Amino acid sequence: MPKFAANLSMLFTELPFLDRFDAAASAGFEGVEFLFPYEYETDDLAARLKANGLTQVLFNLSAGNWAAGDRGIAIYPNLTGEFRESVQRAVKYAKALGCKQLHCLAGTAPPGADHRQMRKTYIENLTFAAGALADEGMTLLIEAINTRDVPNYFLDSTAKAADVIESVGAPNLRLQYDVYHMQIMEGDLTPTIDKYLPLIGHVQIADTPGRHEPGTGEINFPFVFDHLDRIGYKGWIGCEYKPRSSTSDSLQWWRKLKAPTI
Ligand SMILES: O=C(O)C(=O)[C@H](O)CO
Ligand SMILES: [Mg+2]
Repeated sequence: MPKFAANLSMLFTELPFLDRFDAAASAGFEGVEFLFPYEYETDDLAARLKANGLTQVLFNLSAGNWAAGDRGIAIYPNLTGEFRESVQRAVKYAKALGCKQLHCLAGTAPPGADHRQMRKTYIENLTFAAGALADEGMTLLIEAINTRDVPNYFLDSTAKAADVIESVGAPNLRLQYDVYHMQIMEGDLTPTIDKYLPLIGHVQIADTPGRHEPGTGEINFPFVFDHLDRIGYKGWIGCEYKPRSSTSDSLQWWRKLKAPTI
């Protein structure tokens, strides 16, 4: 069975953020991920991880003004200084939390934007970030995101992500393959995973339509999970979905997977 991490930005939102660590551990998770740690003290986060024996699997570099709709700053030529600062801050948090993977969001490119210039900036920023993370034994991840939920997101296909990874050429830059986003944009999930397996550092899941738990939509998750085992995927799977009702109800698929007789 693959290793599953609870995404604390989406699961257990019935509770204050710091209490979600305890809830994830009580539900049987051994790893957690979330969007951003920056409004919390590293000591408070580290204490929750330690008290619950949890691994911090992943979080994101700052991505601009999230509430205002920003989804990354890595492609903007006028924000390279801010980008570099965000890398230093993320590495500081990751070291304190023992976190080995950081996701870098790209940003959105409105119609008429200079895509060529943005790609150049993106490559330069990723090269800088991958270098800074390599010094700490950490991996940088990039994720293709569906443009229905995030219109104009710069990185919107697995092939484009693979091309960017090749252009940067850093061994610690890898792909975050989000099954939800890629079912919307591409389908053909397991052959795509097979093709890009050597690049995949992290997987995330949600069903579609709705971005709810496995079993609520069109994706055959038992098949996908078995497939990941069969082909020897050793990374984590982040449960990045919005529970259709309560988090506890939404975890029925997970209880079944752990104890198939339930
Ligand atoms: O939205 C997602 O799928 C993510 O994984 C990011 O953390 C936020 O873009
Ligand atoms: Mg994702």
